[in-house]
Amino acid sequence: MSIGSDRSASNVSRIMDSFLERHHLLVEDAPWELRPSPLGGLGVFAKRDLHPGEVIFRDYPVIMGPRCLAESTDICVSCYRKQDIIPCNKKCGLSLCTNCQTSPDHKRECEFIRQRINVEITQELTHYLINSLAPLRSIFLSTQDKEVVLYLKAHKGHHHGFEVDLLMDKANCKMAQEEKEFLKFVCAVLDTNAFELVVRNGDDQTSLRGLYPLGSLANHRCFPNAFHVFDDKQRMVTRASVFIEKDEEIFHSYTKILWGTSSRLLHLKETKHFVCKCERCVDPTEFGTYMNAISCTRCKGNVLPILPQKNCDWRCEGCMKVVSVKEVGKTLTLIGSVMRSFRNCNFNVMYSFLKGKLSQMVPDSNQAVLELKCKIIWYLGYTPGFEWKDLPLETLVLKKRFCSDIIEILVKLKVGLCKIKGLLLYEIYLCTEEINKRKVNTVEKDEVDYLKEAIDILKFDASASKLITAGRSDLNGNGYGS
Ligand SMILES: C[S@@+](CC[C@H](N)C(=O)[O-])C[C@H]1O[C@@H](n2cnc3c(N)ncnc32)[C@H](O)[C@@H]1O
Repeated sequence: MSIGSDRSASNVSRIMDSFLERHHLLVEDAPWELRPSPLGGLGVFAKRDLHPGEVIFRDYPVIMGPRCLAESTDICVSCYRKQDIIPCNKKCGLSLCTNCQTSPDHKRECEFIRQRINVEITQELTHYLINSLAPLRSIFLSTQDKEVVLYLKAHKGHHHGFEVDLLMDKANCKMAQEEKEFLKFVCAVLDTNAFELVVRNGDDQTSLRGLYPLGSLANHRCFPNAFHVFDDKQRMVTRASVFIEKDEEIFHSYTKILWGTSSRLLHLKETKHFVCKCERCVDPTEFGTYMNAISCTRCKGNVLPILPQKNCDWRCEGCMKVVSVKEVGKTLTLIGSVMRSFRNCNFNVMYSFLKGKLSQMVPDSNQAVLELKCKIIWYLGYTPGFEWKDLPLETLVLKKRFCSDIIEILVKLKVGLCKIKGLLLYEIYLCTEEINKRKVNTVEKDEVDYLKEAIDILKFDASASKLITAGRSDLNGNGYGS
C-alpha cells in the first residue's frame, strides 16, 4: 500500500475522472474542476457561472456501510432494512433480511470474517463487526478504486482506526501488518471525508456513512453555496444553492446551518480537526442573526464573544460589560441540559420555557430558541391531542410565525436553497390551508404560493416526501451538511 504521493490538482482530477467514468457519472464539459484551495489542500471550483438548483456533479460511494457508532446491530448489512432480520445463515455474526441471505456482496465479507475470526460470536462481537464493516469493505475494492481512496485526505492521530484495533483485540482477528495499515488509513479517510446518508425502507430509516470521492474534495463553509442529496441508488447529487460565479470555490457545510458559531466551531474541531475562519465565523453577530448571543444580565443587550475563534471573554454590545467565558459556559450548560430533557415533552412545557426562562437568558434568535421553535413546529399537527384539527386558530398562527422566524434567519445566513427551508415552507402551507378552512370571510395569502415555493426546493430531494409525511427529522439544520 502506498498513500497517494502526487496530490496535484491535475493528477487527482485524472483519478477522479476515471472513477466517475467507471461508474457512468463522467459528463462532458463538467462545470467543476479541482484546484489548490486557499484553505489548504485541494478544493472544487466552478468552471462557469452556476444558477441555484443547477447540478454541479454527481458522485458514487466508493465505500458505504454502517456508521462506526452504529446504535443497533439489528440491520440487514446488505440493504439496511430493519424488518425481517435474521442472523446470516453462514453464521458470520452479522444479520441479513430474508431477501439478502444470498447477496454476493455479503458473501465476500462473510467469508473474510469466518476465515479470520475464530472466537465465539457474541452480541458484543457483532457490535465490533458492524462498526468496522465500512472500512473492512475497502479490502474488496478493485485496485483502481483502492487508488481513489489512497488519494483522499486522511487526518493523522492514533484514535483513527480504533474499529480495527477492537476487531483485532476482541475478536482475535488476524491481519498482516500491511493490511492493518491500509485499514487504519481507510478509517482515517472515512473519519475525514465520509458523509452521513439515511436509507429509508418504509417507515424504517438507517443512518450510514458513505465515502464519495469527489464530494470529499469540496471544502466547508458555514454558509455553503452548494447542497447535496442522495438518489435512490445512494448516488450523491450536488447542486448550487445560490448563484455561484465562475472561479468561485464550491462549499458544502459539514455542520448544521442553524447552529451558532460556538457549536459549529466545536463540532468542526472535534470531528474535522480544523478551525473555520469563514466570514460567518469571524463575524460575532453571524450576519446580524445573533444566533450565538446570550442576554446581558445588566441591560438585556446582546453578549457576544469578543473573538469567536478563541476561548476568550464575551462582551455586551449595549453596556460593554465583559462576561467571562466560564460564566457564559454556565448559562449554555444550563440551557443545554433543559433542552435535552425536552425529548418527550409536551407543547405547554416547551412553550412556557421558551417564553419564560429561556427568553430571559438569550435573545429570540439564539440557536436554542430556534431549536425549540423547530421542536414545537413539528410537534403541533403531528402529536396525539395536537393534531391539525385540534389546534386552535391562535396556535396555528403561532406555528406559522415560528416557521417564518426561522426562514428569516436562513435568509440572513445567505444559504439559498436548503431542505429545512423547503420543509418550513411546507408547514406554512399546511397552517395556511387549515386557517383558510376555518375562516369565513378573510382568506390568508394563497396557500398554493407556499406549496409552490416548498416544492421548488424539495423537488431535488428524493426523500423529501417521506420526510414531510413521516420524518420531521433534520430539524435543527439543513440536513445536507453533516
Ligand atoms: C473533506 S476534506 C476537504 C478536501 C481537502 N481540502 C482535500 O485536499 O482533500 C476536509 C478537510 O479539508 C480541510 N478543510 C475543509 N474546509 C476547511 C475550512 N473551511 N477551513 C480550513 N480547512 C478546511 C480540513 O482539513 C478538513 O478536515
